[in-house]
Amino acid sequence: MAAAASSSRARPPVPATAPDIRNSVHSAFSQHEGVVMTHQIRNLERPSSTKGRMINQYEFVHRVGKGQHGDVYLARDTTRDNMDVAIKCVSRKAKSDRMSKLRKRNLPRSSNTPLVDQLGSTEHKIRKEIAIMKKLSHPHIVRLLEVIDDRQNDKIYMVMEYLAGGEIKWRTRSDNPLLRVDQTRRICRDVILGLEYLHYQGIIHRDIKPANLLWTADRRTVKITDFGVSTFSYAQRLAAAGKGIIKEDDTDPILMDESDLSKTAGTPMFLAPEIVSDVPMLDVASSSALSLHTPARRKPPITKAIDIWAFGVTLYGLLFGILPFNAKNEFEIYRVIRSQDWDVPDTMGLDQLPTGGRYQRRPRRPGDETEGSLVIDLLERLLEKDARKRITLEEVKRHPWILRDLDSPEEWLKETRLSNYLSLEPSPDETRSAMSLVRFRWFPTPQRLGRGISAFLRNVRPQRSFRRTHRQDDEDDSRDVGVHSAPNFAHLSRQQTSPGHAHHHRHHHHHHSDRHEKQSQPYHHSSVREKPKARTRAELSRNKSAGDINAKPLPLPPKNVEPWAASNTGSSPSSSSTPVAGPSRSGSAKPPESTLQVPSRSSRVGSPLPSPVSSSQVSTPTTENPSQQFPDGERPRSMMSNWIRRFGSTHRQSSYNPISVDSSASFGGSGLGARPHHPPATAPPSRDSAEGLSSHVTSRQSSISMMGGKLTKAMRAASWTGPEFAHARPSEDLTSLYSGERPDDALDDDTLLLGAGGVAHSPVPSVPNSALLSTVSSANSIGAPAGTAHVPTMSAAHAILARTPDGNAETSGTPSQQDPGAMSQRSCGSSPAGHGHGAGHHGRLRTTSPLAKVSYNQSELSVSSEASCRHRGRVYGAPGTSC
Ligand SMILES: Nc1ncnc2c1ncn2[C@@H]1O[C@H](COP(=O)(O)OP(=O)(O)OP(=O)(O)O)[C@@H](O)[C@H]1O
Repeated sequence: MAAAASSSRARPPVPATAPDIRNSVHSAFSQHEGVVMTHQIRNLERPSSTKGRMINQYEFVHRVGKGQHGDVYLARDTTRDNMDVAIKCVSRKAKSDRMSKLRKRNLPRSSNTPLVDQLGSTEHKIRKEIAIMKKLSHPHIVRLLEVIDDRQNDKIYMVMEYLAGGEIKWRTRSDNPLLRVDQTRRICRDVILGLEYLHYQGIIHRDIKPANLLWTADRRTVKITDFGVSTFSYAQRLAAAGKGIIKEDDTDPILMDESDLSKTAGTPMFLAPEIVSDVPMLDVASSSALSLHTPARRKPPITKAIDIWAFGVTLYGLLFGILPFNAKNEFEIYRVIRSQDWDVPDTMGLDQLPTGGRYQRRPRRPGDETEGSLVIDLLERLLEKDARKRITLEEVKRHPWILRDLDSPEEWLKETRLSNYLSLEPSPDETRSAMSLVRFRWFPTPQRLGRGISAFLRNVRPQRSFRRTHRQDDEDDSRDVGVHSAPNFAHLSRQQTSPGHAHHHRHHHHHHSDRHEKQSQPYHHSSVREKPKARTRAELSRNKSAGDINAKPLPLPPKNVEPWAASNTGSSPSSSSTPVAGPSRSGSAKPPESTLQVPSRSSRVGSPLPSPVSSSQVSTPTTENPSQQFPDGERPRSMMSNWIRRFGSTHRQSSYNPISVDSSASFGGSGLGARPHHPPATAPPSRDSAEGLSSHVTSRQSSISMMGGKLTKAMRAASWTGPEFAHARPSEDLTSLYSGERPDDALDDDTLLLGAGGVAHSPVPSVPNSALLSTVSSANSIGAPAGTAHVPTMSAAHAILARTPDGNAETSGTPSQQDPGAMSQRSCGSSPAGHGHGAGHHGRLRTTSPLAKVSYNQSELSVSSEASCRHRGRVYGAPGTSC
C-alpha cells in the first residue's frame, strides 16, 4: 500500500494549461453552429440489419446502448467525412403513455393543461430533453448536433456527438474501485466544470451519477450526458445569469412548463436528502412492514444543490467502488439517506491510498493535509444533508483536493472560468439560422396520404411564418423545400461576448451565489473533524455489519429528525454532518456506531415490497380558486401563465403545436411576440382554470400548473439561492416524489441500483497517464479517431491501453490481489455473487420516480442486458432492433 501511495505521489503534477477551448471539440463541430432542426426524413430505409441503414446523411453502424425510451446508435455523418455521431432514436409514444392517454382522453384542454398532458409523457420528455440540450454548448457536456423530427415518422432522432469511451467504469464485479485517486480527481474536475455551466444555464441535471458520465475515445475528457430528467428554471437562470443575459430560448414553452417541477426524478442511491424528505418512512425496525411514518415537515425546495449531493455520491463511488448509502429496499434507502451517516473504508482508489478514516485528526498546519484528509473533507461538505449548508460548486472548484495535483491551480481556475465558455455560445440568431427550413412536403403514397394532409395542416403555417422573418434565409429557402437543410455557415458570425459582458456574467454568477461568501473559508478552517482516536479496522468492520441493514436492522431515526433543519445549532458547517440518527453517546466524540453507514457491498437482496403509494399520499390540490389564497390580490402566476398573459393568445396557441417548428423559430428574432403568429389548425378547446383544477385533482405532476402557478419568479429564485427559504410557499408540499406515470407499478430490488452501473465485466483499462494532462477538453473529441472507435472487438480504450506502458499493470491486478487485507475489508458485507453483474445489467434502467418501478419484462431486460454488455465490452453485433 505504501508503495502504491508513494508511486502516486511521485506522479508529476498536472500542468494547469488547459487546451485552447476554441481549438477543441467546439471548433471541431463549430460550437456556434447551433442545433440543426430537421423536419424531414428523406430516405428512411429499413434494411434488415442496422448496418447500412440511412437516415438523411447518417449511416447507422451499430447500437451502442439502450435507454429507457429508445436505443442509441453509432452512426456516421456522410457529409462530414464520416464523422462519428451517436443517434438516440426515441418513439414518440411509449406503452406507458397509453394508460395516461386513456385517462386524459376526455379531458378538455386549456391554457392550463400542462404540455406533458398535451403531448403524452414520452414525447414531452424527449422534447424537454431536446429543449434543454439545445441550450448547451460546453466541452464537458455531450452536445446535441441535430434533431430529426419528422411528423410522419413515429420516432424522433437526436443526433449527438459520439463519446467512444463509453460510460465510466468505476467498480469491479466484487465492488472494488477501478480508478486511481488522481484519475478520479480528473474526472471530478471535468464534471464540476460541466455542472457549473449547467447551473448557470438554470438547469438542474437531477441524475448525476457515473453512468451518465461518458469518456471521449482518448479518455482525456469526461462529459455529462442524459438530460432526460433535467429541469430548467427560468427564475434560477435569472438568478444565476442576470436579467440582461436571458436568452430567447429560455422562454421556450416546453422549458417553461412547470409540471416537471412537481416531479422528483433520478436514481435512488444518488438522491439528495431534501428530495426524499417527504417519502413515508417504512418502519422496518419494528418489523411492521406496513407501518409508515410520514415526515411532518414541509419538503425543502429542490435546488441545484441536489446535483452537488449526487456528485458527492459519485465521487464516493469512484473512490471506493461502493456507494455511501445502502439499503435493501427503496424506502429504506430514503430513510438511510435522510438520517444516517456514512463511513469510509481504510483505503481508496485502485492505488489503495490510505484514507485515514472518516474521523481522523485535523491537519495541524496547511501543508499537513494528506490525500485522505482532503478528500474526506470534500466528501463531508458534498454529502452535507442540509442543502443550505452544502458546499457550492464555486467552493468545490477551489477545494484543495480538486486542485491538488495541478502545478498552477490559479491558472487552471483562470482558464476554466465560466465566462471563457459563455463567450463561445451560439446566439439565438445563429441557432435559428441553423434550422431546417422545410416548409411543405408531399408524400403521395396511399399509406401516408392522411398523415401527409395532417402534417401539412400542422406545419405549413408556422413554417411560413418562420420563413418570413428570416430575410437572409429566403434565398436558401426555395432550395431547401423538401430537402434537409444544413446550417447556413456563411452567415454564422460568432457573437463574442465583450469583456464587459463577460464581467457581467461573472458578476452575477458570483453574487447570486450568496451562500458562497458565507461559506467561502480557507480549507484549514473547516472540516475534517477532530476525533480523539482514529477508527480501527476492527471498529470499521463492526460498523460494516451495522451498516448492513440486512444483518442488523437499524433503529428508526428519531421522529422529528429533519437533517436539513438541524443546522441552526451554531456549529460549523462540517459539524452538521454529525450523525443525526440513532442513539447518542454523551461525552463521546465518537459518533454512535449504530448510525454509521459503512456501505454494504450488497444491496440487491430482499424481496420487493408492495408500493405504499396510496391515495392519501397523493397530493390533492385544492379546488378553490388559487387566487383566493393570496389575500393581497396579487395572485402569483406561473412562468407559463405569465408568459401566456404577456404575449397573448396567439402565442399561447403556438404552444399547442410545438412539433411543427422549432419553438425559437416560432417566436422570431425580434423579441417575443414581435410578429403575428399563425395559430395551428387544431387549436384545442379551452376551459377555465377551475375546470382544470377539478379535473386534475389526482395528478400531482399536474398540480402545480393547476394551482394557478403559485411559483413566482421570486419564490423559484429563492429556492435556487437558498437563504430566502422563508418565502417558500405551501404548495412546495406538492413537489412530489410521485410522477404518477406508472402508478400501478410495484417496486423491486433492481430499482435500488438503477443506474449505479459502472461494473466492469471485463478488464477495463485505466485512464492513460497521458490523459491526466488534460483537464478541460481535448482536440477532436467529437467522435473517435478513425481506426480506434470502430474496431469491432476491441474498444478504443483497449487500443489506448495497448499503447499505454503501465496500462496493463494498472488493470491486471485488482486491489484484492495486491492487498488481501484491504480486500477482506471491502468484501465485508459483500454482495452475493452476481450482484455487481446484475447491477451492471440493470444499470441503465432508471425510474423517473423513485417510487415507481421500472417497467420491464424479462425479454426487454435481456435485450437491455445484451446491449449493455455489448456497449461495455465493446463487442458489437447487429442488434436487430429497428430504428
Ligand atoms: N453520445 C453518446 N455517445 C456514446 N454512447 C452514448 C451516447 N449517449 C448515450 N450513450 C449510451 O447509450 C446508452 C443509452 O443512453 P441513454 O441516454 O438513452 O440512456 P438512458 O440514460 O437510459 O436515457 P433515457 O432514460 O433518457 O432514455 C448508454 O449506455 C449510454 O452510455
